[in-house]
Amino acid sequence: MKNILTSEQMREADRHTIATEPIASVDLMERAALAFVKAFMQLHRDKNVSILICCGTGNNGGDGLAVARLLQQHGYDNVTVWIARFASRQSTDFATNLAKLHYCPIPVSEFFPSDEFPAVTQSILIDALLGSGLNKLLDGDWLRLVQHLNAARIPSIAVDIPTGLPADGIVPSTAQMLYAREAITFQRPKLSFFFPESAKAMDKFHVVDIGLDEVFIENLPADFKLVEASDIRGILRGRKRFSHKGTYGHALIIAGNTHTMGAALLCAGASVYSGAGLTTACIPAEGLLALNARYPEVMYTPRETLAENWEDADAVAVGPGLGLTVDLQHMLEYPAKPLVLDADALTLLARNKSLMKKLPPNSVLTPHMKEFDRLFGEHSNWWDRVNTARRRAVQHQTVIVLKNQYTFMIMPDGQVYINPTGNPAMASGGMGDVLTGMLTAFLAQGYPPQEATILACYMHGSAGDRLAAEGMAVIPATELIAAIPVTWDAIVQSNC
Ligand SMILES: NC(=O)C1=CN([C@@H]2O[C@H](COP(=O)(O)OP(=O)(O)OC[C@H]3O[C@@H](n4cnc5c(N)ncnc54)[C@H](OP(=O)(O)O)[C@@H]3O)[C@@H](O)[C@H]2O)[C@@H](O)CC1
Ligand SMILES: Nc1ncnc2c1ncn2[C@@H]1O[C@H](COP(=O)(O)OP(=O)(O)O)[C@@H](O)[C@H]1O
Ligand SMILES: [K+]
Repeated sequence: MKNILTSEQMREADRHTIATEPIASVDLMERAALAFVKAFMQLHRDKNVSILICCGTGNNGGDGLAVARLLQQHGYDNVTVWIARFASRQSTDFATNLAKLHYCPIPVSEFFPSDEFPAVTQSILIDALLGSGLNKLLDGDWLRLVQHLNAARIPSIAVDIPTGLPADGIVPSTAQMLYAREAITFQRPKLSFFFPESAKAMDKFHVVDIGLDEVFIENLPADFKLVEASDIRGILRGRKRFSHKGTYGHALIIAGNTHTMGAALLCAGASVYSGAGLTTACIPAEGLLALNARYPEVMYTPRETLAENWEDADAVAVGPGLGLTVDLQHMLEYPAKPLVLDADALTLLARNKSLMKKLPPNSVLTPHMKEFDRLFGEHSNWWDRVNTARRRAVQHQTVIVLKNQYTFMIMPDGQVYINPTGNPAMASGGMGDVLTGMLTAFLAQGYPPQEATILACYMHGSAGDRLAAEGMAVIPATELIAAIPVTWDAIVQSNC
């Protein structure tokens, strides 16, 4: 896991490193600029490309000036610098780097409030206007400049953060940003990079190490942690010698309806491929033929005999394609089992919120954004949504899996884990049903809910990434199921 820091914590890590390494702050800026330049050179190998570097007068701008000098030293001979002199203050390290730039053959233009901006004639823009110091929405001259640069429609590479995107907190829907093709960010991704609102600010981000004190960073109290492959290898257990199907638990999937039987099949199939020793699908009888044809490994039970099967189950999923006519309240009166509630079960919960009190502790809810808002109220931004999820997870002692490109996994203690795997090729119907089947299988195998959740989300996205890397621009949910076992093996075998 890696701590994701607030901008205030990042400044603390910055101050701590300066004081204890020790290193002068201008030298830390140099290190950050060099890390940026190395990453930039990987992205843009053509040294003849014309580059415009736009700098503010804070430390982000200071980084930009150092980047200009270093790029020139690395053979990029066509660099131009613009300085936005819209603020009365300039940082000390900015001033030091400006003085150093005077010895380089780099043209520098300065722009003051109300100045006209010339046409952008360069091919690449480096955005060093504002970074983590952003403290209000862009307006006035800043906004004018950002609009002018956006209108140039050349690829922009942001230093640390695209100008106008807050590092954390609410990203207002009215916020305007300097659109970056890529952001090269220092030490840690910023929290807002994981919110869908950041799509307005950038396509991609790369994280570069600038040598801040990692031990200090990891000891800071952080509400948000980013999951890594090594965490998954730490959690995953191998299949044991002399084990048999009884070793790996029994998953019960309560799902499916006339027009949505596929959801039940996908969920049950994902359970089989995720290693549950036995999987039983509790579906309407009309789905039996399809179930046997598609996944003969899965057993069937009619809704009428649910109670007996519930007794035998080690974990239960309720919801995919279920419809809204089942009696969820009645099911919640059966003995407590590790439980996953998804799709229609979440809608039933939203219709009768008093059922939240009946959920066994550590039940896992897997809403996408709309299901979440139906359950817990409308939200106009992801910062608020994630914070509501934290409060509700603590209040109801549940795990909430708030699904998206980066899925937020919120634990009953309020800790949030961010899943880094997955890609837009997975944005197709049935993907959530697969996740529910995977989660249930891991619960059935005895993984505690927190581990089962992290494992399922990571492996789900990782299977999608694997298929995308093999050339699948769109991934049907059935293909993802088939890729689970090899993804599992690849995670176990990999050492990265
Ligand atoms: N570990 C680290 O953290 C390291 C960080 N480094 C670099 O430092 C960057 C942060 O630098 P920074 O703190 O000087 O702030 P920056 O983003 O340049 O803004 C400058 C000033 O602009 C102002 N301002 C804000 N919003 C505004 C708005 N909407 N419209 C107009 N003005 C606005 C505000 O001034 P104020 O309004 O408070 O007077 C703010 O202070 C960081 O992103 C990274 O690139 C590395 O060098 C080394 C390691
Ligand atoms: N762009 C994306 N990047 C990564 N994962 C995605 C993306 N789009 C969808 N997914 C994943 O696919 C699943 C979709 O869930 P859901 O919306 O419930 O699907 P469905 O209801 O069709 O089964 C989630 O786990 C989500 O994280
Ligand atoms: K920037």
